[in-house]
Amino acid sequence: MTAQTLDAYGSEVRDAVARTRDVVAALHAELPRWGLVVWTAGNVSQRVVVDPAAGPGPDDLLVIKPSGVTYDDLTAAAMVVCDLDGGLVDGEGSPSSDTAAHAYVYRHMPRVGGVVHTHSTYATAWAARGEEVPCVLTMMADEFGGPIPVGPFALIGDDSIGRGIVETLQGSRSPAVLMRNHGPFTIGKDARAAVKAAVMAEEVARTVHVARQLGEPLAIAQSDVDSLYERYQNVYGQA
Ligand SMILES: O=C(CO)[C@@H](O)[C@@H](O)COP(=O)(O)O
Repeated sequence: MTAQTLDAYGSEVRDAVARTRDVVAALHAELPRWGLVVWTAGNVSQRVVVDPAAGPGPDDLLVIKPSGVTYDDLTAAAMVVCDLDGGLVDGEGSPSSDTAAHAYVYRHMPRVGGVVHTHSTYATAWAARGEEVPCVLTMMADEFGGPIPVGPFALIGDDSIGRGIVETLQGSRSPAVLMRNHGPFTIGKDARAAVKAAVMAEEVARTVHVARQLGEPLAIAQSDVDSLYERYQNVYGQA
């Protein structure tokens, strides 16, 4: 499909794109703030639903950072807009080198509104070993509903990474996947939820690593994991 330009869309979509550029630019600043990336590594995207009445679909757009641009320069105006085939719709510069992976997730997981990729140290160390982070903390039960799974090794440049993310997360409650030898990708209802999942994935990867240095961490009974997950996902937070 040949990518349209933003001129092909109505004012409501163009306004939604402008708002999403502001959101995605601000959330990129959270990655270095939480120590999840160095230099230009990592990326954040958010879906733009072009027909809210119909809901999320294959004709949606995504907003993501331009490739290789340092975080200090990631302004709202610098964000690029792509269709879900990865075609550039609006913006200067080349879209993130992970755009194909983000786009694949949006095409195959309509409930996903945000995708994040980092190379955060502890989560990436677990990815280097191809080992899932076991669910031995109540914080893991809360946020991930179980272990953080490992996805397959996949080269960048086509749908391989995106396919590995989807195949791994379709059957999991986890919003995070450790792509083997690469690093974490996270999903959420929006980009902010995906950034939170990236922050929490790094936190629990670090804690479980430290626990492992002291001995074998103790598993949590599945019934307790389920109970904790249901509470946190449906009750926790401001009333
Ligand atoms: O991990 C990869 C590619 O998969 C890095 O290059 C990525 O973190 C940053 O690339 P971009 O600057 O988004 O193109």
